[in-house]
Amino acid sequence: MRLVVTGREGQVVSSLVERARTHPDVEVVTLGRPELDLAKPETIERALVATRPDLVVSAAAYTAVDQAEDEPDLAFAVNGIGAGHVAAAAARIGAPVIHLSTDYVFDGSGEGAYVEEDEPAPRSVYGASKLAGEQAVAKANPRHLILRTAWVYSPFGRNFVKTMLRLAADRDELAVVADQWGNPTSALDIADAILHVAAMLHGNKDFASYGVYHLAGTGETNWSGFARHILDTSQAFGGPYARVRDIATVDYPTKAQRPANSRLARTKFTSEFGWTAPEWRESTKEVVRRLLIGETRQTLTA
Ligand SMILES: NC(=O)C1=CN([C@@H]2O[C@H](COP(=O)(O)OP(=O)(O)OC[C@H]3O[C@@H](n4cnc5c(N)ncnc54)[C@H](OP(=O)(O)O)[C@@H]3O)[C@@H](O)[C@H]2O)C=CC1
Ligand SMILES: Cc1cn([C@H]2C[C@H](O)[C@@H](COP(=O)(O)OP(=O)(O)O[C@H]3O[C@@H](C)C(=O)[C@@H](O)[C@H]3O)O2)c(=O)[nH]c1=O
Ligand SMILES: [Mg+2]
Repeated sequence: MRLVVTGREGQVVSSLVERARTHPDVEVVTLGRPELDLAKPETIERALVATRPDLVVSAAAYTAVDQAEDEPDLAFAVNGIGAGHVAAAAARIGAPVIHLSTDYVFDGSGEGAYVEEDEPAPRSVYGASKLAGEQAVAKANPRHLILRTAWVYSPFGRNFVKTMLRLAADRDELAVVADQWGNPTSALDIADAILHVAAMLHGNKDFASYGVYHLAGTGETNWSGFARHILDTSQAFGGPYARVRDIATVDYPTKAQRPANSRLARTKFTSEFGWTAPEWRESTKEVVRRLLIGETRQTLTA
């Protein structure tokens, strides 16, 4: 099966490339700029057709949450219109699309974990542009799986785990918000989940489980709890350490508003596909370990 993934160096695309190495029947082709530029609709169909995918994974996105507040047109072009063109091209090729979306489509005012049927109401440009993408994908290709995930980290790209390790190298104490709750999710686990679902989808004309799913790490925490676990783990491995001080969102002003509670209920994905992500602490430990060993150490300072 040939899986074509949008993006080149992103966390999910890099994780898929790595994880597919243990699946001899799966070939992962990465497709990004300049051949496929989500901000340039005219590049999308041509680039995708040329790679002859059995399945398209739409993992590329404009992910700079604060910067998006200043560049709404670009964020919507990439995450909304661009994502729609990817799904439309897949439909014309006859391929299903697995599209990634975000917990930031919710406003965070809810009490428990969000289920797929809950009404999205994004508070940020990034969240609104990703919601526009969900709608465009669903309209363009009936054979879609929209996987909303959250708080993604990995040995690759930019993420909160790397930020905490980098800051801890220079400081004794980090102030981190303790009133935003969610589910840290390893991109390596997302890759495993995608490969699991891809195997169920491939060549299965009767596949009837298209739609929206929440896919995130098991368990929940706030950013401060996440930071504390990252730094305790780092200390145990002999890496950088800093104390973590709980602060409130009002004490850490950012351009974009983030949801206070964006916990995702993962039961639909588990019951439909028989796959559950590992506990977030376990997956975080593995990524911290990898970041601290030689192979990727230099990326902490990049
Ligand atoms: N990061 C997170 O915390 C979360 C992410 N998500 C969603 O999951 C998906 C994957 O995220 P993640 O892997 O973290 O993303 P990254 O920020 O790590 O990577 C973004 C990817 O998008 C590519 N890209 C950006 N702009 C364009 C463009 N105009 N044309 C083509 N490619 C482009 C980048 O290309 P290049 O490789 O060339 O730089 C990169 O490969 C996204 O849809 C994101 O919205 C959902 C929830 C949380
Ligand atoms: C670096 C830092 C951040 N924070 C806060 C700011 C923010 O509320 C929270 C997380 O900060 P970040 O900017 O790293 O995370 P953010 O960019 O908001 O992460 C989001 O990215 C997009 C792409 C998604 O889809 C979301 O699921 C989510 O992962 O932590 C602190 O309190 N102290 C700090 O030192
Ligand atoms: Mg950020």
